[in-house]
Amino acid sequence: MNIALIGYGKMGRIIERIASERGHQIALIIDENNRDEIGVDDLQEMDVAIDFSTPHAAIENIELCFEANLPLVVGTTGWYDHLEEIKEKCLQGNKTLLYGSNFSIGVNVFFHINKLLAKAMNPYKQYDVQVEEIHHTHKLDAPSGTAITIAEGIIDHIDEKSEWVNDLVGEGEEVVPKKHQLLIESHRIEEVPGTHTVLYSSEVDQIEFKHTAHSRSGFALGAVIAAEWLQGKEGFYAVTDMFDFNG
Ligand SMILES: NC(=O)C1=CN([C@@H]2O[C@H](COP(=O)(O)OP(=O)(O)OC[C@H]3O[C@@H](n4cnc5c(N)ncnc54)[C@H](O)[C@@H]3O)[C@@H](O)[C@H]2O)C=CC1
Ligand SMILES: O=C(O)C1=N[C@H](C(=O)O)C[C@H](O)C1
Repeated sequence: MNIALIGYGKMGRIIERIASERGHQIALIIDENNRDEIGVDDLQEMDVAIDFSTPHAAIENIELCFEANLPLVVGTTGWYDHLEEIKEKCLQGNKTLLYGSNFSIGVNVFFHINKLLAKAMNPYKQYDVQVEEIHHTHKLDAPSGTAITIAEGIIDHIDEKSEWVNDLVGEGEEVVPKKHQLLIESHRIEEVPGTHTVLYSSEVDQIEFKHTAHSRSGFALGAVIAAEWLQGKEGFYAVTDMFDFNG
């Protein structure tokens, strides 16, 4: 595939390596230094775009790819307030987009088990649930996109929780959640690639369900596999559509 890489930072550089190892060409690199010079014509020879840029830049990048009729994989997080509007544009215009808060296989298994665990815990009201995420200090968004996906999986199955609330520890006043609110506690520590934990706590015990990324390679490999999976497809997809854990 001819890949247009949008965002050439920590993730973009690893995706470049893994895509080349899998026999693809990085035919165009777009980042903040040349973004203003890139137009629809520059994307004509591409098979797919992969966007790992910034929460602020993602929407304009998606719209550029839609205009160029170029399928794209969006790994960037922090833009999900616009998800419904982008989904509608994608479907109405017969465009192709796959997005995901986390492309690693381990986290996608985690998303699946998280829902099963929430279903199992729902009758046991003596347990309160919270989500914790730890990331590097360069991260622009909080909570992480992965933590939001985890929280949504819990809210769908735990009757007592109807919305999530974020506490970025060390920033502003401590957030004390109301009973119907699911707390997502965010920590920013040096170079941590991404750690997510779900905790169910009662007076007598605690269940901890945790995923620790050792590096960014799992995210990058998943994004390249997603771009391969998207070839020949049309429509709006989530990364979870690539997995069948019931088969
Ligand atoms: N879905 C997943 O599996 C993962 C998602 N991410 C997300 O990916 C995004 C990028 O992460 P990193 O690579 O760590 O960030 P980074 O800060 O290292 O790189 C961001 C890149 O975006 C570029 N950029 C800035 N404005 C741009 C614009 N208007 N158009 C194109 N490029 C632009 C910058 O030049 C830079 O190269 C973040 O939102 C992060 O949360 C990160 C890891 C895994
Ligand atoms: O910014 C990061 O680094 C990561 N972002 C994604 C997120 O917001 O969930 C995925 C991963 O945890 C790393």
